[in-house]
Amino acid sequence: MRKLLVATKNEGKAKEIKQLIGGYFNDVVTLKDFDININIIEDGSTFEDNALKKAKTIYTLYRQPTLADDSGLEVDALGGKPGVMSARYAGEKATDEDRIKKLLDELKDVPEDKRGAQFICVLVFIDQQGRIYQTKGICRGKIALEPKGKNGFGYDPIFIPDGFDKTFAELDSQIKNQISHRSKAFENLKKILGEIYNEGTCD
Ligand SMILES: O=P(O)(O)OP(=O)(O)OP(=O)(O)OC[C@H]1O[C@@H](n2cnc3c(O)ncnc32)[C@H](O)[C@@H]1O
Ligand SMILES: [Mg+2]
Repeated sequence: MRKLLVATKNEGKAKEIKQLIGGYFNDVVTLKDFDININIIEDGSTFEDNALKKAKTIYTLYRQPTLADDSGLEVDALGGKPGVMSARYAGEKATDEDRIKKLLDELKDVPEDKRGAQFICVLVFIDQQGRIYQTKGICRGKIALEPKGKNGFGYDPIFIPDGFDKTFAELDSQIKNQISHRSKAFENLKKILGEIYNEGTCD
């Protein structure tokens, strides 16, 4: 029995993590699943700092293998904003819709060819012994003129990945999972897990 604690409260993210992690763990539980009410303040200046803080906080409490994901959207025309502030971009209580609206408002005068952006995902994994591993994935694309689609979560309705003419929210989740920032970070993490667990999966 190998269990992984995932230090996230974001259900959309948790669903993708469960799809992407592969067979290394036979029990993958998130903060929502085991209903712990902990508020980790993400006050780091980088995705790496925040992912490390989330993973360390949960590992310190439970001493079990723990994974954290800190991610966000960097928009070229906004000098990389919202970046590490992606979750709090429109205030603490804002919804995904509020954040999307704010971003589209800020980009209203920016033409299509200047709407380049990238999603970033940093994963921090802490193994049973407390060793820390970190991987990163980037997905380039552009910000749509208006929200489209119902799949995914967060900023997906306004992000068109390079090579496609649909938003992540219009594309099938299987396609997002092949090309996303998160899937790239997981490709590297799975190489590390393969070494730690000697290629042994729990399937
Ligand atoms: O910290 P946890 O509890 O994991 O959940 P969170 O929603 O606060 O997540 P982050 O701190 O990593 O903030 C990331 C923000 O970027 C958004 N985001 C991250 N990955 C995304 C993706 O694949 N598609 C769309 N939006 C994404 C997400 O909805 C948040 O608003
Ligand atoms: Mg967060």
